[in-house]
Amino acid sequence: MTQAAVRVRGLAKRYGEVRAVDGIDLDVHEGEVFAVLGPNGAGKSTTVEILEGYRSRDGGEVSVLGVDPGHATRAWRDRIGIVLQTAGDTAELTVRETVRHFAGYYRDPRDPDEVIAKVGLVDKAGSRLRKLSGGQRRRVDVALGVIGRPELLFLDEPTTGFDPEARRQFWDLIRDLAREGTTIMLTTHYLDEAEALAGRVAVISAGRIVAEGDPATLGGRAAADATVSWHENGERRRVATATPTRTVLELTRRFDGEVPELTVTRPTLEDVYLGLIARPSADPERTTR
Ligand SMILES: Nc1ncnc2c1ncn2[C@@H]1O[C@H](COP(=O)(O)OP(=O)(O)OP(=O)(O)O)[C@@H](O)[C@H]1O
Repeated sequence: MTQAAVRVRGLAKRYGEVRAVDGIDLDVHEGEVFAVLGPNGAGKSTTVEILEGYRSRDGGEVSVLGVDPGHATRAWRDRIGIVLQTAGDTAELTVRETVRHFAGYYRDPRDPDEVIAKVGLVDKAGSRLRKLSGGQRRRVDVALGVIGRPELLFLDEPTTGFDPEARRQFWDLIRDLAREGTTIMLTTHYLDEAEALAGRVAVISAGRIVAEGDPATLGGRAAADATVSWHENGERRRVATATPTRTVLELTRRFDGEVPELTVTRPTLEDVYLGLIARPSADPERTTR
């Protein structure tokens, strides 16, 4: 993990008075799964669309697979896969026809039937897109994103609308792609998804990165106090402690065995995330004067 697939320095984008992206630096290494988290309107899509070459920027340096996306070429586009939030308008084509059709755009596509199997749509390969459920349509989007054998795959909120089983299957698919060496950058609102898939995450709030790192340790999470909780005298008792093992040992001794309804928890990624993005909703610094 030495080479940067994506390198961003001082990225800025304004829409009129709104600073949608306000000086972002980030590196995504080759072969890693990198998640971008942030509340609605934080600037995630704007950032990712600039990296994809679909939006211009006002400032900063951007390199994606060694190329400035502001000067995208066809050859560069072939190396990138994009899974957008909504599918294209091929509603009357079947899943197989759609995937085959898109395969035709690339020099060295994956086998369409293999891709259909990978996204779990073998049973629906002959169905027209308009007859698919929302989650099944999303899987078609993913199939189209990976059909060109991309080196770098952008996924924008990939599992919105998936049922829990479909999400797990999708996660397996992403892990497979990562194992094969695909670099993956995804935006998501699901903290468990970021934790399950990403080696590193960046939290964007109001156009800036407010934290970045391993989801297990983000925001000092791993070093934070644990909460030991148990049931005693008809009520739930809780203790925040840096030494939960000692607390549990003391409780075990006191109860002379099993401690009723014992739990030991640390702050979840969601707890840390909500703390990071908590700031006044009207941020006067964000708009230009
Ligand atoms: N085309 C546009 N014209 C004007 N303002 C825009 C445009 N696109 C985005 N914005 C504004 O820029 C800010 C960032 O939007 P962006 O879509 O990047 O956020 P996001 O983090 O992707 O949000 P979400 O989670 O809701 O998808 C918001 O305040 C939004 O209203």
